[in-house]
Amino acid sequence: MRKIEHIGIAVKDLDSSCDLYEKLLNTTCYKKEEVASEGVNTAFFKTGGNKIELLSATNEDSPIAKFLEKRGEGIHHIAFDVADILAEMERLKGEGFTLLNEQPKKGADNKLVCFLHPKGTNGVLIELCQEIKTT
Ligand SMILES: CC[C@@H](C(=O)O)C(=O)SCCNC(=O)CCNC(=O)[C@H](O)C(C)(C)COP(=O)(O)OP(=O)(O)OC[C@H]1O[C@@H](n2cnc3c(N)ncnc32)[C@H](O)[C@@H]1OP(=O)(O)O
Ligand SMILES: [Co+2]
Repeated sequence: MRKIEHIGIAVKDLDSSCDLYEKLLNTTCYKKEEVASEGVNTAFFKTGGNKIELLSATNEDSPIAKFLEKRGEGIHHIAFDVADILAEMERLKGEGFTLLNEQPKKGADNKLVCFLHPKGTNGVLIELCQEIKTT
């Protein structure tokens, strides 16, 4: 785990939340991307070397729709940057953590991702992110 890659925040309405975060951070959203496989629309901000990911649901089965229904808007996950996601998944499995996907999957912003179940990490959903290198 090298550093926090981003903090994911679940929101009901992406456009109005984007406006709000633009004012809050005094910067513009640098990317919006739909990740259909996760049922989410995302918007990204960079501030002081940190990255914020806003997430809204695109369908009622989306993890974000369920989270909003149960817990309301707020911090949904913390993502860590890793150099080798397969090695890190293997290490964490060996340590007894519950991986939510057995293979890395394509995330937003050019990343391969894997999630750890929040029940095994003090109630916080953890995401591992490895940048996809393009040569
Ligand atoms: C855009 C792609 C990617 C990126 O590139 O950055 C993303 O960030 S995608 C983000 C959205 N995708 C995911 O969250 C995938 C991983 N999540 C899951 O697989 C599921 O959401 C879950 C964590 C396994 C929960 O699913 P499920 O069991 O079906 O939902 P429940 O609503 O029944 O919740 C069970 C239990 O877990 C608690 N919970 C749910 N989500 C979270 C959370 N984000 N943080 C902490 N706790 C969470 C939920 O409250 C329930 O608890 P109890 O009520 O106490 O049982
Ligand atoms: Co994320």
